[in-house]
Amino acid sequence: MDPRLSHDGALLVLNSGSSSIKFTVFQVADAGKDISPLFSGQVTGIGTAAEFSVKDVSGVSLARESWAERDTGGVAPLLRDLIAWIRTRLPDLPLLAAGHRVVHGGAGFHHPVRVTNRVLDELESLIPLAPLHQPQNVSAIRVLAESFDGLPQIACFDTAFHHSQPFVAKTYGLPRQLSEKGVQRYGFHGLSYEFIAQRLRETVPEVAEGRVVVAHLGNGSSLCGLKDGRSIDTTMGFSALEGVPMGTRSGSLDPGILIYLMREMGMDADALEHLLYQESGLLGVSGISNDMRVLLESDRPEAKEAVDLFCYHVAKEIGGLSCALGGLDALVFTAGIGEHSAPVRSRVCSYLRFLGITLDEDANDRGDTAIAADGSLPVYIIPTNEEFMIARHAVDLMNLRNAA
Ligand SMILES: Nc1ncnc2c1ncn2[C@@H]1O[C@H](COP(=O)(O)OP(=O)(O)O)[C@@H](O)[C@H]1O
Ligand SMILES: CC(=O)OP(=O)(O)O
Ligand SMILES: [Mg+2]
Repeated sequence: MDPRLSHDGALLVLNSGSSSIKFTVFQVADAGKDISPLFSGQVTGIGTAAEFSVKDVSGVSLARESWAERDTGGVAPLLRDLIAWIRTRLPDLPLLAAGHRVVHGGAGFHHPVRVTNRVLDELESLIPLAPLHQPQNVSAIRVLAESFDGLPQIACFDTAFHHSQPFVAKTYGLPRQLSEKGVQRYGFHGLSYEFIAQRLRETVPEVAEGRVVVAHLGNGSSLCGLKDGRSIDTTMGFSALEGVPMGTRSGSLDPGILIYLMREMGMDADALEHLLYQESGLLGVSGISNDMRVLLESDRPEAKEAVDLFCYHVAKEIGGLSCALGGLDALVFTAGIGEHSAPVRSRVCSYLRFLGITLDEDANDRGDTAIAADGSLPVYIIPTNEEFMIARHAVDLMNLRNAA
């Protein structure tokens, strides 16, 4: 075993998405039992006008710069600059490992895995299944390997948490040969759901054992039905397109639309991919923005229609997942929109009275942790922390916890 594993050290976690790279540097102490964040940051707006910012644990800004001028050639040069910056700020501790969020683990990866050349090739082969995310995830691993020769890197998968789902949740109504070749529902945002399930277990164990729907509403949005902390069903499927309409992604469609667009409008696979991943969802319906904040502030009817469409579909999925769970004991909102948008939570919950949900609108406006009215099923706002979950997995995999 690597002799450094029994020592305190630093751990770098990278969460590279379609238009952002989030990162946290953790200090790992007490042979891995103690994982505490030192500083976190992000490069946002990649592809339009990248901006770099970092804060320490108490929220004090360590850096805030426009990286728009560097944002010319994809994510790899930005990753190099980011890693160079992090290198200068690493604490006086050995860098033990890096953990990555990798969006698609395909049919093969159900657990975090240490990255080898063979693993990297397999992750690359999954790019067609997650074209908005997987190239960035692979790029992050490659760039880090260039900068820190021999550094252990651990890939943690968004799909892995959903592996326990039953056949009926995982399977499309397609010929069996296709399912057997991997055309099945995988689900995403698994690291986020796993974090929420753990947080519920720590804070409200009696709820955590029950039937809970978690609404992870961000730029990418999905919902998950948890029973006793395990994923029973989720709204994203084979790719991160299925389910509710998102910032720029369509959500579920009648597949007949794709045949129509190909035959009658001459669209090929690349054109369809661009339409469904980049030009649809809140942006496509509103014609204004993919950002929920902008839409909520706009007084244009198209903005209101886009927000209404989003809330309607989120509520409908909560109904569907409650059916999959055989009832509902609690609802959780998380991620950018779920954590920060009181109007969206309020609109979604206005559809859910039949399930026994009524919000305390003052608590909702304040963004309290518990926002249900008296007599309602519990409704919580729980900030997600995919980076912490990745750190936990990376440390567990490196066997740091037991190395004492
Ligand atoms: N105060 C807010 N009100 C409404 N929406 C917000 C607010 N803050 C953030 N958001 C939304 O959250 C989104 C980002 O969520 P996040 O979970 O960070 O997304 P992702 O990880 O998918 O990039 C933004 O695009 C924005 O629409
Ligand atoms: C899978 C997915 O949609 O991820 P994100 O929310 O980071 O876009
Ligand atoms: Mg996200």
